[in-house]
Amino acid sequence: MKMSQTDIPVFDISHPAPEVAQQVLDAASTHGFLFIKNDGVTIPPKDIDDMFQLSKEFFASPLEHKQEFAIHSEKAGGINRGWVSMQGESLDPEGQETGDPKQAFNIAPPTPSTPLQPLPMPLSAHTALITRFQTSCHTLCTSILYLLSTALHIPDASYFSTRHDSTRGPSGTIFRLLYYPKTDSTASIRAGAHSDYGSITLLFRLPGQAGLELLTPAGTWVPVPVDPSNTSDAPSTPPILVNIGDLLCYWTAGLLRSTIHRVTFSGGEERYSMAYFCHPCDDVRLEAVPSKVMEEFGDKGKEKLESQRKRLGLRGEEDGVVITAREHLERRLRVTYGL
Ligand SMILES: O=C(O)CCC(=O)C(=O)O
Ligand SMILES: [Fe+2]
Repeated sequence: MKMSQTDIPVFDISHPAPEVAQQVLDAASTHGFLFIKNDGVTIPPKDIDDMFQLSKEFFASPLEHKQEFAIHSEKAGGINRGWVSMQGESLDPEGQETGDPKQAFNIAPPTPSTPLQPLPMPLSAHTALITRFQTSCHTLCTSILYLLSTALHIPDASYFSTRHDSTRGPSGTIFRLLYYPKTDSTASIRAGAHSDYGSITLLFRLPGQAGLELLTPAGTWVPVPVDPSNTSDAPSTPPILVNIGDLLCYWTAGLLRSTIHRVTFSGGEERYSMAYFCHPCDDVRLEAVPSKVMEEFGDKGKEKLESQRKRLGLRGEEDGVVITAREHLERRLRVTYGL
């Protein structure tokens, strides 16, 4: 039985007021998911369309061609970059016997010291579009991080955004193209239940290609609509879905919620999506966030973090030891890929 759709709020952050920042924080700490109205400028709808088109062309290329850029390989430019084959990744190793029936391609952002990773055709012919898209996504993430800092009453409202400033050095940030081919298999789980690794994720989906579900605190799966406005004059550009990842949940001592989600649909047409996983710079120390709100929250998130750690198969940290963003990511990648 399908549950009713979630009540994920949609925010217009083009003229951010303190109330908006507070509402964004509330959504991030209750649902862990929120929508941001696409203002048509920050991430131009044409770039979204063009990126989807490019992604389709890439995934339609021959397997051997994609295989050359296999994830983590030297040719792909290093760890967590490149092509993930069908069943090549299991987001829910405990709950699934085989890997996810999907393909992906991970692209790291270029930094001043590291050029864009080597890309296969046709991606390599469109590096300007890809880097522009990554930059636009990062700009939106920066605005959201700014709102969260504001609502947390961190004296420096750019506390989170400066720590995600990609010009300061490498990070775990990854732009991921996803392709769920049509399969004859009866299995309906296309991306296993998981929470994202980083700070915040932007997710782009195509109208008519539902399938994303989130797990509510009551333990039920509910669909996340591609476009939450049910009106017939729905905007042609759906709002952008944002969700909180494990790193930001950990960094905020469980105040911000990283919600478990999955992709499920049986048979049907192929499906495409794109995700921008925003991470802090590698050397950022995930130390106590200097915020009155955090102080008041205290250790109320302790249980949530403990169960998250168990679910992820992570060993407990020693109390009081501050880890870096890179160490946080490496723990997750070790569990996912056995690196
Ligand atoms: O394809 C989707 O809609 C979601 C994918 C996802 O959750 C992920 O890659 O982390
Ligand atoms: Fe995800």
